[in-house]
Amino acid sequence: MTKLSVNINKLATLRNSRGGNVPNLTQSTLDIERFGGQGITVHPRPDERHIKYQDARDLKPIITTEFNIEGNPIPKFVDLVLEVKPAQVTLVPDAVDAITSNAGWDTIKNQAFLKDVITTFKEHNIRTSIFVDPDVKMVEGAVATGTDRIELYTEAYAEAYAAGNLKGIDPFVVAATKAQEVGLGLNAGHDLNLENIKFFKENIPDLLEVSIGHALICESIYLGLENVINLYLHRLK
Ligand SMILES: CC(=O)[C@@H](O)[C@H](O)COP(=O)(O)O
Ligand SMILES: NCC(=O)COP(=O)(O)O
Repeated sequence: MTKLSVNINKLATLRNSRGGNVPNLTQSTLDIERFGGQGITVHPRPDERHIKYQDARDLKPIITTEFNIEGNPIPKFVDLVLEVKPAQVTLVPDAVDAITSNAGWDTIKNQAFLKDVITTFKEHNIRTSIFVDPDVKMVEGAVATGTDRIELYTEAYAEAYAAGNLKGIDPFVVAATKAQEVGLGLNAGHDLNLENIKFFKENIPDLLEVSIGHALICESIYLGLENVINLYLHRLK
């Protein structure tokens, strides 16, 4: 089974654009879960322009599905995760000025650093995942960090699929097969949408979870949040 974790960063961005509390993230989170969402993902960035650190604190007590916090493990982020204790933390090597995530970890160059933070999170019973490009060497490097899972960075797949190039899935199949071989759990995310998710799911073995935000919220403007969540769940069966 592939779980759908809904990334609510975009709802926070909309709320922040006016100040105030509309849309109300607590209510949206409860609704997403009621509509069938199997997890909630937030990705606080150092400038908090999308989701805020305090949102993660506020949401923890009301989330009854799986809470996933993503981000670059700078000290402030590590402290937040240890305080909130989500089910899963996903480490993403974000540059401070990046509009959105735009690369996976170099798990070889950053091995010692990743191993260190992963050990800390695991000591607190928080499942770990690291965001990586679909590159066998990066998957192999991830094993040595002790992480439970990897999250494949799917932007390249999404771009290729949109251009009609179905071969764009190939590196993801190779990386997923390697993850399976070395015993890493597999998540995926970034720019997945209602168009490209089915082909991805059909071709990637043992896909445990996808986190989807930008497209899901955009699609909901036209189709409604409940309907969109159900369309994803159907495609992920
Ligand atoms: C890690 C990742 O793939 C991102 O897509 C991210 O979680 C989205 O965050 P923003 O909505 O802040 O761009
Ligand atoms: N980890 C990816 C994620 O949470 C959502 O990415 P996107 O769908 O907003 O591109």
